[in-house]
Amino acid sequence: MLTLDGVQVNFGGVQALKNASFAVAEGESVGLVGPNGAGKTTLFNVISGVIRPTGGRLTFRGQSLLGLPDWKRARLGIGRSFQIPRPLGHCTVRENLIVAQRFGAGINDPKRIDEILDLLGLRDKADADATGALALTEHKALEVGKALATNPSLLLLDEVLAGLETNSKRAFMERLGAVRDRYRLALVIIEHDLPTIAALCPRVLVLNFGQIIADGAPDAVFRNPEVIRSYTGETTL
Ligand SMILES: Nc1ncnc2c1ncn2[C@@H]1O[C@H](COP(=O)(O)OP(=O)(O)OP(=O)(O)O)[C@@H](O)[C@H]1O
Repeated sequence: MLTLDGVQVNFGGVQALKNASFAVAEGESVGLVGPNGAGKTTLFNVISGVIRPTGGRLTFRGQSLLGLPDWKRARLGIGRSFQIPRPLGHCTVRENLIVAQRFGAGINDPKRIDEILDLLGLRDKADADATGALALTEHKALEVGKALATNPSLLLLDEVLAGLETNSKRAFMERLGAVRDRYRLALVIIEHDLPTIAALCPRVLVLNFGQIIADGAPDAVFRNPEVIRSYTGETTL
């Protein structure tokens, strides 16, 4: 579905991504982990069209993504959330979803918006102000909802569970699993909590200093000495 081949991103002297190559299959769930500054968000930015890579190739369902603006990528089926939720001000939760649907899918489908509100536990907040009246979990649910409203087949989630306490995190994770199954999504999720990743994703990619240093099943990846070293500086936990 999604293929990256030798993708590079340089910011001046900083190599944020070095020769990143991997593929994501239809319906696959992949956890993306790595220490702060490893290049995870940069990878999402390259895939979703926020920044241009300095080198390499990207394709989605066989079509090159290079040169395509973000909205065209959204129309192809690439949806994403942002690390810092930025709902439209002076708009309700429902209006935020409607705008995202128009932008990403080019349609107006109130039934799907209602379904997203239900799946994400936001039905009661549909008419609430999206900037003022929401709890942290609801802000995060709205961020996922905006990405879902674009009608994606590949969903990129950037730390949507960060900052939630354990019970909310578990409940949110279950909602994400239900959403993924309902829409048969491929999912790439950036997340620091390893048990969460392992519960949602049978495959994990690890980035360190812009390079993919491991790719495989969670158990094997989290025992990999290079991965442990990248997080702790030690070779054993
Ligand atoms: N717009 C930019 N201009 C210059 N340098 C940047 C820019 N965006 C990212 N970087 C640098 O690229 C590297 C990768 O950053 P990135 O945000 O992708 O890491 P990350 O793995 O998402 O980190 P975190 O877990 O802290 O969000 C870092 O060294 C960062 O400082």
